[in-house]
Amino acid sequence: MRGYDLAVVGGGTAGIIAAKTAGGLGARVVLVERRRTGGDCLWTGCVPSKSLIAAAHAAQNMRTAGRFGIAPVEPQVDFTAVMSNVRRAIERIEPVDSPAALAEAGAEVITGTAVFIGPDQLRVEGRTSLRFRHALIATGSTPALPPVPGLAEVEPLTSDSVWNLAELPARLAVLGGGPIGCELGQAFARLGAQVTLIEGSDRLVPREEPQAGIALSAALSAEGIRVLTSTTVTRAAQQADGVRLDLLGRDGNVMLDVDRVLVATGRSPRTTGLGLDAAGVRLDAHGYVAVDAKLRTSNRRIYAAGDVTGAPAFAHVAGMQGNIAATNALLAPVRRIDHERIPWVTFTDPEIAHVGLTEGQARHRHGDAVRVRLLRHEHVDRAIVEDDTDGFTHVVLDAKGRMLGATIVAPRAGEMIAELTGLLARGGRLRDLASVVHPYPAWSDGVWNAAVAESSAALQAPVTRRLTGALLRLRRAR
Ligand SMILES: Cc1cc2nc3c(=O)[nH]c(=O)nc-3n(C[C@H](O)[C@H](O)[C@H](O)COP(=O)(O)OP(=O)(O)OC[C@H]3O[C@@H](n4cnc5c(N)ncnc54)[C@H](O)[C@@H]3O)c2cc1C
Ligand SMILES: NC(=O)c1ccc[n+]([C@@H]2O[C@H](COP(=O)([O-])OP(=O)(O)OC[C@H]3O[C@@H](n4cnc5c(N)ncnc54)[C@H](O)[C@@H]3O)[C@@H](O)[C@H]2O)c1
Repeated sequence: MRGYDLAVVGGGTAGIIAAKTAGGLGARVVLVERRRTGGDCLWTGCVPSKSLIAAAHAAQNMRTAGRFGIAPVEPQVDFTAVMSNVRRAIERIEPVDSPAALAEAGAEVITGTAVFIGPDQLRVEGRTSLRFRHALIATGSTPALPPVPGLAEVEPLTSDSVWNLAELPARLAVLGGGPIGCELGQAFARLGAQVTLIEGSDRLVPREEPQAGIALSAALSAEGIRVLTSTTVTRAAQQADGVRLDLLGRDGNVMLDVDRVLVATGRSPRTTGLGLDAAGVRLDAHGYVAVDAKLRTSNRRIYAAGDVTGAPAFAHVAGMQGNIAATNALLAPVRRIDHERIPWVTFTDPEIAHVGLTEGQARHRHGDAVRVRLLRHEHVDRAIVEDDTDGFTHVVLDAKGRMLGATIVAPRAGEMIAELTGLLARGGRLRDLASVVHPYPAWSDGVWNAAVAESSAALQAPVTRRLTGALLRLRRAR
C-alpha cells in the first residue's frame, strides 16, 4: 500500500490548488479524480457560462447599437457555433488544470472514484489502496432538483447538462433566480430564446442588497425576459409539444408552456458513497462536511475545502480554501479564511458585485450607527458615454466611516469591486480613497466619486467648518 503526505479527493478548483500547493512544498501528494480534472468551474460552471455570456453580449450589442447612431440589427445566432466557441474556451484553459500540469507541480493523479475505508486509508474503485498522513475532501457540489411533482420526468436541464444542448430552446423556463438562473437566463434570452425566469422569493438574487435585485429585474424585463418573483412551480408535465408548468404566484395559479426547463435552485454537497463514516468525518445539519475555521474535519487528519464544506460556492473561495487546507495539513494548522471579506460577482448585464456585509446584515450587527454612501452612476462620465447610467455604488460604513461592505451594480462592477475589497481587507475608511488619483474616465470613477462625496461630507461637518472658518478669518486678517 502506497503512503502519502496528502491524498486529495476531487480534482476541481479546491483539489487542484491544494495538490499544486502540496507539490510545491515537496510533499508526496496524490489527487484522485473520478472523471476529469478541472471540476465544475472548468467544464460546466464559470468558464462555459462566461463564454456563453460573452456571445450573448455580442448579440445584444447588435440589437442596441441604435443608441449610438448605428443601425441596429437582429443578430443571426448560429447556436452550434456559439457552443463550439464555448468548448474552445474550455479547451484553452484546460491545460492548466490537466494531469500533466499537476504532475509538473509534483502531484500524482489517479483516475477513479475514491472511498474512505478507514481514518487514514482510501480505496480507488476497489483497486488501489492508499494510506495517508493527511487527506483533503474536495468533492464539490451538484445541482439540486426541488421536489416538484413531475419535474424529474420532463428531462430538466441543469448547469451540468445545459452545455450538451444541440439547439436553442425557443421557449425556456428557468427555475431559480439566483446567480445561475439570472446569468444563464439572460444569456439564452439574448441568444434568441423566449425566457421566463421563476423565482420563489420576492426578488431576484435574494442574497444581494434589495436594490440590486430590483435593478436586475428591471434590466432583464426591459430585454423582454418575463420575470416572475414570489412564484413557484407546483407541477410539471410532458406534453406532445413541450412541457407544461403549473405556477403558483402573485396572480394565483397559472400555466406556462415551454420547450425546456432549466433548473437552477441551488446545490447539494457531493458526499454520497465517500465512506465518511469509516473515516470518522461528520456532516453538518445541512449535509455539508463540517469544518472548523482552519478547515479541519472531525477527523484531525482530514481536511475539506470548496463547495463540499458549504462555504460560499465560488471558484476563488474553493481555490483559497484548497491552498489554506494544504498548508494547514502539511505545515501547521494556523491559516484561516475570513468569509466576510470575500467578493463575488454575478455576471449578468449589469454585473452585480458584492463584498462584506449588506446594509441589513450590518444594521443587525452594529445597529443604528451604520451609514450608507450611495452613489448613483448618473454622473459617472464613463457611464454617460456608454449610455449605461442605471447602476450604483452602495457602500456600507460604520460610525467612523470604515467600510463594512459594498455592492456595485454596473457593466464593470466585477472589476470595480476589487478596490473596495482591498479597502475592506485593510479596515480602511471610504474617504481614504478620495486622495488616491483614479484614471479618467474609467468605471472606477463610481467608487472614487463615492469616496470624494464621503470626504466632502466630512469637510462639511460642523467641527471641520468651524476650524476651516477660523483659519480663513485668520488669513484674511493678516
Ligand atoms: C453555471 C455555474 C457558473 C458558475 N460561475 C462561477 C463564477 O463565475 N465564478 C465563481 O467564482 N464561481 C462560479 N461557479 C461556482 C464554481 O464553479 C464552484 O464554486 C467551484 O467549481 C467549486 O470547486 P470545488 O473544487 O469545490 O468542486 P468541483 O469543481 O465540483 O470539483 C469536485 C471534483 O470532485 C470530483 N469527485 C467527486 N466525488 C469524487 C470521488 N468520490 N472520488 C474522486 N473524485 C470525486 C468531481 O468529479 C469533481 O471533479 C459557477 C458554478 C456554476 C454551476
Ligand atoms: N458568478 C458567479 O460567481 C456564480 C455564477 C453561478 C453560480 N455561482 C455559485 O453557484 C451557486 C449555486 O447557484 P444557484 O443559482 O443554483 O443557487 P442559489 O441558491 O444561489 O439560488 C437559487 C435560487 O433559486 C430560488 N429557488 C429555490 N427553490 C426554488 C423553487 N422551488 N422555485 C423557485 N425558486 C426557487 C432561491 O430562492 C434562490 O434565489 C451560487 O450560490 C453561487 O455561489 C456563482
